[in-house]
Amino acid sequence: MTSFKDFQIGEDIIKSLSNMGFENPTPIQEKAIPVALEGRDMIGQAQTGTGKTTAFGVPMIDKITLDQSKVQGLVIAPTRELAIQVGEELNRIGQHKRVRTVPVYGGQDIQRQIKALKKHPQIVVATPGRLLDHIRRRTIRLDEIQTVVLDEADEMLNMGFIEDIEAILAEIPSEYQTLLFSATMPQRIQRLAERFMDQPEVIRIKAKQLTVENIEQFYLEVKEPQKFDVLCKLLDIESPDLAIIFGRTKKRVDELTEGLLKRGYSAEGIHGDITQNKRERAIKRFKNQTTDILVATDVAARGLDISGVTHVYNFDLPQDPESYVHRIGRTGRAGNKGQAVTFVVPREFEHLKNIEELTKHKMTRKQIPSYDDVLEGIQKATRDDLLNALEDQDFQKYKRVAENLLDEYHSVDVVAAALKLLAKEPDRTPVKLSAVSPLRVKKVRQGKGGGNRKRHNNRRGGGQNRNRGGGRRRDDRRPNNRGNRGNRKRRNPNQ
Ligand SMILES: Nc1ncnc2c1ncn2[C@@H]1O[C@H](COP(=O)(O)OP(=O)(O)OP(=O)(O)O)[C@@H](O)[C@H]1O
Ligand SMILES: [Mg+2]
Repeated sequence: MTSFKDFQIGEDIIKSLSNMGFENPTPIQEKAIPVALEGRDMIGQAQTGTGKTTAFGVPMIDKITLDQSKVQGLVIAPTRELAIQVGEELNRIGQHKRVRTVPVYGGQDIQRQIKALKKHPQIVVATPGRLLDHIRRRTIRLDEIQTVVLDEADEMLNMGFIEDIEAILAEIPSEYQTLLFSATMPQRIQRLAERFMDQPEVIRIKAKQLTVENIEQFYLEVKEPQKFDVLCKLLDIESPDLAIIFGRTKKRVDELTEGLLKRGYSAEGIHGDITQNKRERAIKRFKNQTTDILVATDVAARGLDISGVTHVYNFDLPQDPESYVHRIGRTGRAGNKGQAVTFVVPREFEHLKNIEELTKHKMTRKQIPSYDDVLEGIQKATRDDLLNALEDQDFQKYKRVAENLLDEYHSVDVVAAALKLLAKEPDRTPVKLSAVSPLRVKKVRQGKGGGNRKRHNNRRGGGQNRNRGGGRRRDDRRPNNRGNRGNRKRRNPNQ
């Protein structure tokens, strides 16, 4: 097995990796790092949760020269939370070399970012809109950039960020290396990406299926009005450590979160209309397990690495099959096990088929649980809680009462009564969500170019089409000096 020591990289980076608990490179790291170290442009594709961040982080940080006061590495990511997370990981990898990374993203006080940028970080991780904002304000200079990484490249290009990306790349005068990473890379997007790369090496970690093997994948046929009750039953049966529930729209996420809270679950929602402070707080609470359930639009589908996520529920099917891969990839990361359950209403089966074709994996059908199944699940969870308490041995002061009880009552009765008290019986508070119509199949999907291809006259992106707009932006408000053409294919304006 290869070790990080086998790469031609600085000792200080190896030391940081070892501090992070990374002893051996993952397959994508093993293949991508040497190619990236050669300075070549590269497209890297590997399953979710297999360490792509470090695969681009290591070569990028290795290249940094510390006596330079300008930004040398730039990572562009589609969402704010991802920018924050990648920034944190790069700071960890760069810790011993003393390479500093600063995240800049929409929704955060720009003055604070300007201050941070003035302190000369060597790497910036940004969402496209906010980065353009800094470029226009001249609060960031890109003239010494050596490496550009597009994390979740297909998403950004697919979402219509292509022109933003081009405009950004057009600001870089120097020769630089471009690295693209994602777990999915549809052909048409790859062709689009190659236009602004220089004969990229494509590194793909081959696997039988696109999704990670250690995620158990189920689907459940359910009528729209039943969805919420079925979800609660599943949650009661499984009692997930941490679960992410994906809804199709912002309104849906709000209603779902409210419904779950009404029934006593610990849930929080995130989507594009929630203030950035709240978004960050919600993620933090979910990460430290204060909240058990994160309800989200696809804003949380890509790249987020939260350990302990055991379950992903697709309450609504995602619009694109690729999105399914990323959503369920929030569990089963770094070799851990996970479970994904996808709800499908009868008219959506074609979508399910499309997903299975893309992932090359058949989901297992799950039946709607009965009330008895729920009771059994709850009893099992209660028993597990009790066993944990037994193992903890932290009940000495109850022993005398227990002995007294056992003098008077039958032991089985005492334990059964205690279990009943401990059990979280299903909450039946009525919850009604607004109905959502079934997902319709998009006829144009596989069409040539998919309807959102743009012309690129220049390998590095000429940025000719600067006056644009009209599309949804996931991370930032669109600067208002742009036109509103509004004809770009966008995934879901309600996200
Ligand atoms: N060499 C390694 N050894 C052990 N753990 C690792 C290694 N590299 C990365 N990890 C861990 O694996 C997890 C997933 O990494 P990362 O977020 O980079 O995955 P990814 O491939 O970018 O996934 P996604 O496609 O969802 O963005 C992280 O928690 C990271 O700390
Ligand atoms: Mg990633």
